[in-house]
Amino acid sequence: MKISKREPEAKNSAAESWRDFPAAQQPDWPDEAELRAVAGELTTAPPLVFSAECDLLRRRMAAVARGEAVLLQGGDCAETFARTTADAIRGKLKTLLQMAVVLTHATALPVVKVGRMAGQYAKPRSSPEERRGELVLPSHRGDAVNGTEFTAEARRPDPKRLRKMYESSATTLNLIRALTTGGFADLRQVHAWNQGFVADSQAGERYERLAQEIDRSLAFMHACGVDTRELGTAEFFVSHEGLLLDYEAALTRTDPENGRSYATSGHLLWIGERTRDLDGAHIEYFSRVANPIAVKLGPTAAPDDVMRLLDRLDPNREPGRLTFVVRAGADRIRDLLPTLVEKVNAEGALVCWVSDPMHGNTITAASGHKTRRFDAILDEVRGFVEVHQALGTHPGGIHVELTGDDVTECVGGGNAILPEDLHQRYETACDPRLNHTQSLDLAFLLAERYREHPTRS
Ligand SMILES: O=C[C@H](O)[C@H](O)COP(=O)(O)O
Ligand SMILES: C=C(OP(=O)(O)O)C(=O)O
Ligand SMILES: [Mn+2]
Repeated sequence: MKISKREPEAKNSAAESWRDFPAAQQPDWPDEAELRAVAGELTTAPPLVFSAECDLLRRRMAAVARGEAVLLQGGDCAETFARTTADAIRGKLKTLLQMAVVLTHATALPVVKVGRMAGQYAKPRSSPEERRGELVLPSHRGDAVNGTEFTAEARRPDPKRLRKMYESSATTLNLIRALTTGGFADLRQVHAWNQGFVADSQAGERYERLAQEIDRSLAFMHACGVDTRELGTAEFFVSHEGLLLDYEAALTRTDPENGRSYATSGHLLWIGERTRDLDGAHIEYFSRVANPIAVKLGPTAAPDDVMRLLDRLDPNREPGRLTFVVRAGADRIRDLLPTLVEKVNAEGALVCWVSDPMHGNTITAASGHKTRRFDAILDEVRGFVEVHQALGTHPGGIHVELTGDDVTECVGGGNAILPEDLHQRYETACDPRLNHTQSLDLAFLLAERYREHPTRS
């Protein structure tokens, strides 16, 4: 994208029009002038992603909508500045690449790989405040806004953090681009992605067997004269919740070729369950940018509201533009999803349907830790696939919170983590994530579901 000298944005532009609408879940920035100054700096910063990459992802998502590809989207609930390290980034990437191999092998469909990475620094919260004893302070809203430490100083929203969010996103994206194009993501490295992870995990062993099978297939193709060097790079996109509209607006750019506005902070942005109000600022902003976008749908999403979201966000009915990420909870998904899918189908719209099996299944353990049961996560995914199978529609993929680290945040899985283990490595800055083994377990179990009910004949 060519960047020309910026004129002040018009009132009715994508970068400005949302200001006339109520914006939910925005920090109470104590110093408006400081916010304006940082946002001003960001309006002249280079874009993190390019419009052509966003268009490419929109085409990939169109394949998901048509049932010709599967989406794998995952990463931390909340990225942190402290964990913007090579190890942490590589660990998440390796985990996603491994999961993608498992899913590709099972479905024989391309897997569109999208990290919750390089921008996932802001969090909506159930409560604006947190109380500890007598002391009440603003809730932690992600590293983009304030610190986790429970002091008035740390919890004060600081606009300089938006600048740091941009820099950490750029650092992360730089490493992702290097790793995915520089040989690390080469399919001929399929064994290497398992290294550094828990050696004795059943999922790891199962993965190793699959990797051997892939090796043999590659050797066979090579022997037949196929140039397997083509498999040397992986296509990988980044995504985050488009929550902080001052930040997103500051990074909005117009493509001089096609005249459309793009959020250039990430390829795909989603609108959260708490900010999808039809009359709110988030829907206004996202209706005006051309990126592929997603909307979370929780158990209270009314079918009529979903249809209105479709009209606002995808008025041209462009496959790949809109993804509905359903996070109803394991006990609700089978009841709620059919009506939503049927209504959208009756409208003749082609959207991507994706399951987020995490956010409807959060519980508090006796120890006080926020956690999720692996079985509930799996059950929601199963319900999601069953509903689509019954309706003859495509279960487009999954959106999960995970890390490559060996954390103990969700209970269950192959190497069963017990509620009493949670304290051992509970490191999330917000919601509990699947660890590496649990992530692979989920990929294998989802692969089985897809194999039982192939989408394409
Ligand atoms: O990630 C999602 C939300 O930000 C998170 O679930 C909110 O958590 P809270 O209920 O602790 O505020
Ligand atoms: C905030 C999140 O989810 P939801 O909006 O679905 O609650 C999230 O994905 O971290
Ligand atoms: Mn979360």
